[in-house]
Amino acid sequence: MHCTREVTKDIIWVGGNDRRLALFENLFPIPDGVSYNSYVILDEKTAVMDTVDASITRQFIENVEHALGGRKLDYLVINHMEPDHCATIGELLRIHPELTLVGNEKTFRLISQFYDIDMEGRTLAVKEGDTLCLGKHTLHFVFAPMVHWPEVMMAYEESEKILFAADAFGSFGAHNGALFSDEVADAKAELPEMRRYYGNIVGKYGPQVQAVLKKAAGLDIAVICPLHGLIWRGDFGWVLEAYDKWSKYEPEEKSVVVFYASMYGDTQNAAEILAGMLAQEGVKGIRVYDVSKTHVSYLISEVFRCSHLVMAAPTYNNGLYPAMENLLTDMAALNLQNRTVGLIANGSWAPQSGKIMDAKLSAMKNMRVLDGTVTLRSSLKEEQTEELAALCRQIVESL
Ligand SMILES: Cc1cc2nc3c(=O)[nH]c(=O)nc-3n(C[C@H](O)[C@H](O)[C@H](O)COP(=O)(O)O)c2cc1C
Repeated sequence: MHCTREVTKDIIWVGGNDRRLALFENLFPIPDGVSYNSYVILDEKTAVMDTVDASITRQFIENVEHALGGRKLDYLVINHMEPDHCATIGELLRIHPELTLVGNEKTFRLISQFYDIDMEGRTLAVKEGDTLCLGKHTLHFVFAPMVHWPEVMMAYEESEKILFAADAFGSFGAHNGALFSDEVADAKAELPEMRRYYGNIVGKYGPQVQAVLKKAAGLDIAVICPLHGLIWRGDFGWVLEAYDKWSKYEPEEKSVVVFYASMYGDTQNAAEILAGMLAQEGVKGIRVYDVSKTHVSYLISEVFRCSHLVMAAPTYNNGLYPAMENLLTDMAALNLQNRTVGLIANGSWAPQSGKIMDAKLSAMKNMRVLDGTVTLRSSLKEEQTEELAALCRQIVESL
């Protein structure tokens, strides 16, 4: 049975949800599942805007066929060639051999790399600024290279002011009945999962996101249709503002996130005491994480949120405790920058973790490591609490 929704009278959502998948990209936990959005445009010509992941092929095909109501399919517009959005191209072509694939040069190269599809005479290559007229609806192609793949483009439909935004403005999480941002009780409750999606998947490409935001600023957008998550309708200015901040690597909040690694609890103890001191000084929004326990994708999201970080870790085999090393490696890979960091190190015979964390952070752009790393020799002693208090003061003064 089909499960579709009208975005407008002529534009039908034909996507679906997957709540069984544990790890998105076999990497990121998705406790609330994930949605794959796809859209049919009905006009003198018909078009499907991207397809979906293989896991929901059956639902997708039923949805598309219902939306088309027996009409032939003229175009499949491929804004993004990642397999979670293009796995069903072959299936659509088998059912609608007459359809034309709309993409750019890079799109078609990727199709032939992933699949054995005979594209001879079945493609329409578009360039930046090209249009495709479907009747009353006209698609304007806006290229978004490396947001977050090289072939990515967006399509702006001028008559209904709809931006088909590829992976931009998307989120983890399956739909809970509500498809539109104005159908949920509090759309801003989506922010943490949007940030985790952005930070981990698109976060490395801040300058490219800035470039596309500048192009989008010139468009009159009433609705944003991303490939994952809610369709943005009504008051979504805050989504654009969040994207603007994240892509400039500006923190969302003047606040502190405390990351600690600990085997026997002593590094944790110092981190908890510092977090308490910060709260006592009036710092709001503090969150404390055990980096061994919380998946790194959530930690990355918190780095995007906070202006200040505390990183506390023991020395391990003359190196840095692996879970903290993993977080720092991910931060560097995602191009994270512009944060202020306080450090707590630990070691029972030759503490190295402070030096290593400092070096890794200093290799990133505009990371200010505060003086006065607190170095424990196994556990925090009464006489060292003043060092922690001094680190707390430095953090508060620089907030
Ligand atoms: C496998 C292993 C390797 C370690 N390597 C070092 C080391 O190279 N240098 C050092 O000073 N301490 C080393 N330590 C000791 C811990 O860093 C130290 O006991 C620390 O206080 C543990 O902090 P925690 O209580 O937060 O777990 C090592 C501990 C383990 C289990």
